[in-house]
Amino acid sequence: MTLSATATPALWCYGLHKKYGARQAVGEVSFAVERGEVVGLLGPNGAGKTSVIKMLLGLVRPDRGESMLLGHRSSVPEARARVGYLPELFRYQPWLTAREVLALHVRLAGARVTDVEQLDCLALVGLAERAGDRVGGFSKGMQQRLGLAVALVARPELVVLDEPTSALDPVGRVDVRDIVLDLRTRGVAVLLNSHLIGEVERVCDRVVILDQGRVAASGTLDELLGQSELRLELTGVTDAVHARLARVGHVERSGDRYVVALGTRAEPAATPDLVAELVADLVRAGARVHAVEPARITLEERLLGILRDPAGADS
Ligand SMILES: Nc1ncnc2c1ncn2[C@@H]1O[C@H](COP(=O)(O)OP(=O)(O)OP(=O)(O)O)[C@@H](O)[C@H]1O
Repeated sequence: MTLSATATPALWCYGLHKKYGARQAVGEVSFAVERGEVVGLLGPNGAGKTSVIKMLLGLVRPDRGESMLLGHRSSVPEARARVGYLPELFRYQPWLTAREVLALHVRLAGARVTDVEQLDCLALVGLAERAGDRVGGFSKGMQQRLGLAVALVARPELVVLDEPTSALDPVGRVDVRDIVLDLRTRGVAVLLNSHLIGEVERVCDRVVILDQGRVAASGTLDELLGQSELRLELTGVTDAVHARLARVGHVERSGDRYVVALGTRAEPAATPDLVAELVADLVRAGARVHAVEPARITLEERLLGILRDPAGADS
């Protein structure tokens, strides 16, 4: 089945299920990646991320559910030719040079990519100097860089990266971040599975969190991290001061330091007014305000909160 290319998401799946023997690896997973969007797939080990990716790409047959790539069913070769994929476990032909590996993948994708463009792609992943060397002599990180070049070389409309920085040094991770941001600028959709949550937080528009084969939460970073808090340092805290803090949200105290949760849907724009009014009221109620710092939880804190208390996932 083929739908109009631009009307369809880059990637779409509905109700994916997969069992391996008696083990339910994936149950009821549905989500989409829109054109030009960067979506992070997060979750603990064994959550089903790689299984979902393989079903999306037509590499593993789901027991139930449907998925579409660029307006085609995932099993259709034309769809996969427009998708770049860096697998979690990568191994390239050790007897070929980096250039030959790229040329092979360009042929497999049926794309027209000049030699110069292929070399540019190797330069983009930091392998310009090693283009003529055999892959058998590459370090693991260099092989992962080559895998990234393979995923990018045939000008894909969708790029699926399964743990793209697992073997990379810190400079390599920054390179991948820049490459993903550049893909977004060029309107290429990206699905990024990574355990490096800071990396996901920096580059992703939206996040899908899997836990035990199900979508535990999903949403934009603003939706997921809307839970802001105020960190205050106070002395002279009377019952009236405490009551005023508690009117804002749940209060936690450690010595003179107070943390007040602002709620899961706190509007960031409303925070300055809220802070000014609160500080005025606290001072009127007799407190001395030594410090006030509005803060937002990190994606890592939110992820851990969702995984420890699935009932708290409200997105
Ligand atoms: N080929 C397979 N045969 C049997 N079980 C499998 C197979 N592939 C995955 N599984 C099981 O499916 C579940 C999900 O595995 P999957 O690799 O999808 O998780 P993941 O979220 O990608 O994990 P990680 O973060 O550790 O890479 C696990 O319990 C795993 O043991």
